[in-house]
Amino acid sequence: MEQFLIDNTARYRDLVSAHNLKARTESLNTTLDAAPDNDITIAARIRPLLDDEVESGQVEGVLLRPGSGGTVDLHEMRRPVKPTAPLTLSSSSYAVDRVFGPESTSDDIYARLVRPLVPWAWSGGVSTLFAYGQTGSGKTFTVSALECLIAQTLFSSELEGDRDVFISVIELAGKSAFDLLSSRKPVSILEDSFGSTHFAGASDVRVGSADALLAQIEAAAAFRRTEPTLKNATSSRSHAICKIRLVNRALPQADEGVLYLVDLAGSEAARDKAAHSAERMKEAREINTSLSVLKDCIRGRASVDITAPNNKPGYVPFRQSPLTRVLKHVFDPAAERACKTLVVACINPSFLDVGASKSTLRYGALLKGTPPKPQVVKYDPARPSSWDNAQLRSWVGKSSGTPAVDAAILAPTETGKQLLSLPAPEFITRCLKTPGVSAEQAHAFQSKFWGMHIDSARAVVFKKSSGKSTPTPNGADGDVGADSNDGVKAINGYMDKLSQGLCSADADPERSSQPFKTRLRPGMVVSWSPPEGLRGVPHLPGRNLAILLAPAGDGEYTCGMVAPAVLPGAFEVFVWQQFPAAVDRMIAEVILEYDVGSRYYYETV
Ligand SMILES: Nc1ncnc2c1ncn2[C@@H]1O[C@H](COP(=O)(O)OP(=O)(O)OP(=O)(O)O)[C@@H](O)[C@H]1O
Repeated sequence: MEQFLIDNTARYRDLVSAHNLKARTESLNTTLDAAPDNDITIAARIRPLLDDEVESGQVEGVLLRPGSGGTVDLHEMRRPVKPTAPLTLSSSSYAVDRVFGPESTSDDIYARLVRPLVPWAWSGGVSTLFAYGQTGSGKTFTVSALECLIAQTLFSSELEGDRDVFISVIELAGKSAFDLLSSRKPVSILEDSFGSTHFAGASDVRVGSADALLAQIEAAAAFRRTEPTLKNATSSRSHAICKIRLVNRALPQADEGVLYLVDLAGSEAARDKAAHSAERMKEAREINTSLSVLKDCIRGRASVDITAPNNKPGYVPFRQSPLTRVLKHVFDPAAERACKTLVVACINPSFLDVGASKSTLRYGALLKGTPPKPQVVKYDPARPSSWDNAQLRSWVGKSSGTPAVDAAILAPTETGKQLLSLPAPEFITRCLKTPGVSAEQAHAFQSKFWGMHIDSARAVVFKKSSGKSTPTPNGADGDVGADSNDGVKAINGYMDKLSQGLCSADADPERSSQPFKTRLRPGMVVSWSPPEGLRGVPHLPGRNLAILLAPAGDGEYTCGMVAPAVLPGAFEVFVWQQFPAAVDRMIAEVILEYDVGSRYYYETV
């Protein structure tokens, strides 16, 4: 077919010119210029034909419709069944928010669409830029250029105030994640009790200038896995995710801003994979699997019925791949943090690749649907994560027992959500600073606070799923008691069905017959025997659990703490409380399963 197209280039060009003439005279299906305050903006970038493509006789088959700004026309030549029949053109078009043609520069894209993402993250929002498309379509070219421009803006005088800037860069390949700022050390993708995703065990490097930020990005690029494909001699065979955190030191209660810059691995058409080795085929399969979960999430998000009563949630399967777990905030209809996202669909213009370009644009157009608005977090006296500092302090004063815990010591600046994120020992230590408060009172108060959080999280899930009224959670000032009413039983039944979430078991069940020490991996939970009295190493009465985060050399793993939670049989994972654990001291694997309702982990067999 390729040779047939190249042999008929002149005819193809004539047919495309005739189509363009017709399109120009018809009323154009123009699209609105992307408004800077769109939550999701979909752009397409059509790169120029490369020299070798021109030399091999390829011509452009994917074109920005003249005068439209946001419509792309794609033309495929049909080979007639009867040899004497004339050649015909099959044309299709897709509309996105804005299309950048081959003559546009990365500066144009930055000025029009990327610039608003930076102040958004600077002021505490979540901004995401991701580029997707076929291998060799210009994703790395585009993301790298935009990263340079973003770095310059972050350290320019354009943005008011000071922020501490931290960067992590990870690579996702199959089900594994690697730290590109630390020689590809394995890392884990974990979700905290608020549903936010963390790169556990990844370097988080503070940078003080645009040059330092770019030096980290360049260092990370050197560790990224590349292989030649038919379309690109240095194709990225993994997804690269650069996370820039912006911390406002002057306003500690403010959410930190986050910028995600994502360069996805390119998809390959079946015919381009024909000569691959078994290993390359496996890698291509893994890339295609994660991209297809991404597509399912895009579809799921597009199907969320925001007009339905009770805001019926759509099914967005973001737990099915590490990539979509990281990008969860982009698709999650229940997201509470406002996010701005720019998706750049990268397009190879060659008439030989129209099929792949069509598929890229189809998914871009799908994402363009009206996005569900983030849920506005309104004050709810039964929901601690909705409280500001004044509301939290007032509750602490009324509900912490006698003597009342000094709220100014417990939560000098924190919001309810921030206090919930505080490790339990720190919470207790702060309570004990109030004269007369006993350890028992401090523990009971911490349990009460967490109990309210869990009750409110269950109630929110129940309300969203059933559309029924919420069973009364434990009152703001009431005792935290056992769940006993029918409504709560109904929630529990519902939660059982829903608990298809995360599990620490190895994805490959065959491996479970091997001794556990031969298959240690990040994300595995183990029971272990901590050495007595070593600083920084937790030692709980009874059984001690740890989650493996990354190998630390010398027969040790960097681990995160796993501690019993306030509910019986439940565990919490504190990935930020890290310590080294010797493999020799590990006793057995423990399989924990995540429960979406309580947001705790439970042991399973
Ligand atoms: N807008 C552009 N202008 C000029 N050259 C470009 C442009 N976009 C991409 N290229 C060139 O095209 C080639 C492929 O680009 P790039 O490596 O960015 O593709 P990719 O989509 O990241 O591929 P893969 O998925 O295989 O990693 C490179 O040689 C790059 O320099």
